[in-house]
Amino acid sequence: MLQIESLSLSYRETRVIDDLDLSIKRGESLAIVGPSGAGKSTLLSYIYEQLKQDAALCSQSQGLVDALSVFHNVYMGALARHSFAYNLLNLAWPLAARREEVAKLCAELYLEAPLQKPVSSLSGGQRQRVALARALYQQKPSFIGDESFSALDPVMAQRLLSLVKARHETVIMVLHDSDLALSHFDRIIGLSEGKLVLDKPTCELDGEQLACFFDNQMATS
Ligand SMILES: Nc1ncnc2c1ncn2[C@@H]1O[C@H](COP(=O)(O)OP(=O)(O)OP(=O)(O)O)[C@@H](O)[C@H]1O
Repeated sequence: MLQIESLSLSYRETRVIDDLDLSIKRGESLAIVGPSGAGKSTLLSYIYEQLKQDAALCSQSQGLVDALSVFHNVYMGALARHSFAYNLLNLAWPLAARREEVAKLCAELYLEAPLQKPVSSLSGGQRQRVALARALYQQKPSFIGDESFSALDPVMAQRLLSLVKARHETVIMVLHDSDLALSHFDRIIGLSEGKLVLDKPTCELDGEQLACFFDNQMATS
């Protein structure tokens, strides 16, 4: 699905990803872990650029439009699936079928906020679920997420990750939660200072190894 060879990425003169090789297979669930500043988001953005035809991105910055409602923000996930005129109509006077679709999706994400509520008035966890709903509403085969559950409690994060996995063939996510990585992903890769220092099937890893990794003590695997 994606073959990356000798990838180096820089911001101005600062190298952030350094000579990285990585292959990702269709159908995989891949967690990207590592300390803050290791280059995880930079690598994830690169991966999304390569796969964006078939992938929905749920980024750390979310990109929600604060002044618009929950419905409008979620509906934006479907813009590419419909004509300009149809989208314009739906954004001005949402059709009952689309409202029901968005309401059903929000309910599946345990998002209780009224659809007409502006996202500016939502909590951090609710905003994160609106961003997640918008990504799911794209209905793409692959999901690419950057700490998509960071504002949610562990039980909610587990539930929503299960839902994301049930709806996508391939899932690639940056995670800061080792339990989530171990319980829901086939493979875990770890970055440290822009280098790939871990790449193993989850079944070959345990919590202690990953805890060391998150504590930034792990040597090259
Ligand atoms: N737009 C940018 N311009 C300049 N430097 C950047 C930019 N974005 C990120 N960086 C730098 O690149 C490095 C890697 O950042 P990146 O966000 O990829 O790391 P990360 O592992 O995702 O970190 P975190 O877990 O804190 O989100 C950091 O040193 C960061 O300061």
